[in-house]
Amino acid sequence: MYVNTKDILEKASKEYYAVPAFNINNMEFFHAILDGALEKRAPLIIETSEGAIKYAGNGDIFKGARYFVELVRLFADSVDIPIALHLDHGKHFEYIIAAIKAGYSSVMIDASEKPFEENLKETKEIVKIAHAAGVSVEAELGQLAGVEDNVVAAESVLVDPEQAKIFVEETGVDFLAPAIGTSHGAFKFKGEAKLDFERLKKVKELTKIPLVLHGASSVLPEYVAMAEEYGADLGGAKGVPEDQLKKCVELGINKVNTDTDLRIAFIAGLRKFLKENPKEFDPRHYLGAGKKLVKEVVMNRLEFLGAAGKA
Ligand SMILES: O=C(COP(=O)(O)O)N(O)CCCCOP(=O)(O)O
Ligand SMILES: [Ca+2]
Ligand code: NA
Ligand SMILES: [Zn+2]
Repeated sequence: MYVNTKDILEKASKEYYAVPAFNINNMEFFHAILDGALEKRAPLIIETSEGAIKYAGNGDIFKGARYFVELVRLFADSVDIPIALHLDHGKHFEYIIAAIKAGYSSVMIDASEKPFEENLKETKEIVKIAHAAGVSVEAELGQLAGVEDNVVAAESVLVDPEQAKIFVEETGVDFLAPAIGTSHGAFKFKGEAKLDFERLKKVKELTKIPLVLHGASSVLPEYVAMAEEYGADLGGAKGVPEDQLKKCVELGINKVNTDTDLRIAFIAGLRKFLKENPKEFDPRHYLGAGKKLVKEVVMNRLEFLGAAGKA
């Protein structure tokens, strides 16, 4: 059934497990993720970036938002696991409104690159609009290093737990993404992964709401190796080790944004298939090879984050 993201996350927050939020840009990734969640009897959060909406709508953001709502609801309304659709990294008002208008379960207003007062003001405005439409809201405090919306932040700016308390009280936001040292993409750390667990613990104690970890892909070595064996160049790729993710869940993370791990699994399966099947040109077969590995990664992540069996 199609649900509000807040319902999935409040249950996870109470019971201290996490639900991965999987990004999609097309139908194939959605099918692979859905199959994995059904097999694991897990709640499912599907999320799309602004870029995904533009891509699916072939340039028209209202069509793109509607495409994803129709695609997800078509299946969500006929299965017995809870499924929510979330706008990831909403930075532009028109995308946030398009998502609310189309029927998304929740939206992220990401004004975390702006000064605190501005982030607070913008988030408050979106919470007012979204709540009036029965849509829940995610916001972010602090900055992830690396490229985000082509803002290359050299260093992460970590969340200030005292600010987080004020922010949540003043905005009424439903779930919060505190920056604790992760970054998007496949090249997260130069040396060892370093997350600020102390900071995370304080944010949970002070805000007591569901928390979101961005940049949470683990960049699984076996899939990186397979992709490279068949011609990919992913040298230096490094993600968040799964034991550190588990620690984040113990400290109160309830939504774990996962995009890169699915992209790497898909390209590994696709490259292998193309190399081994030079005569094949049916898209259902070669895209199907990518889908198969995406489903594997989805099932593994649902299992170790504790979402399996929680539907
Ligand atoms: O936090 C995450 C996932 O981080 P990950 O890279 O560790 O999977 N996300 O929020 C996913 C970011 C998706 C970016 O989409 P575009 O390329 O369309 O802008
Ligand atoms: Ca941000
Ligand atoms: Na998000
Ligand atoms: Zn993110």
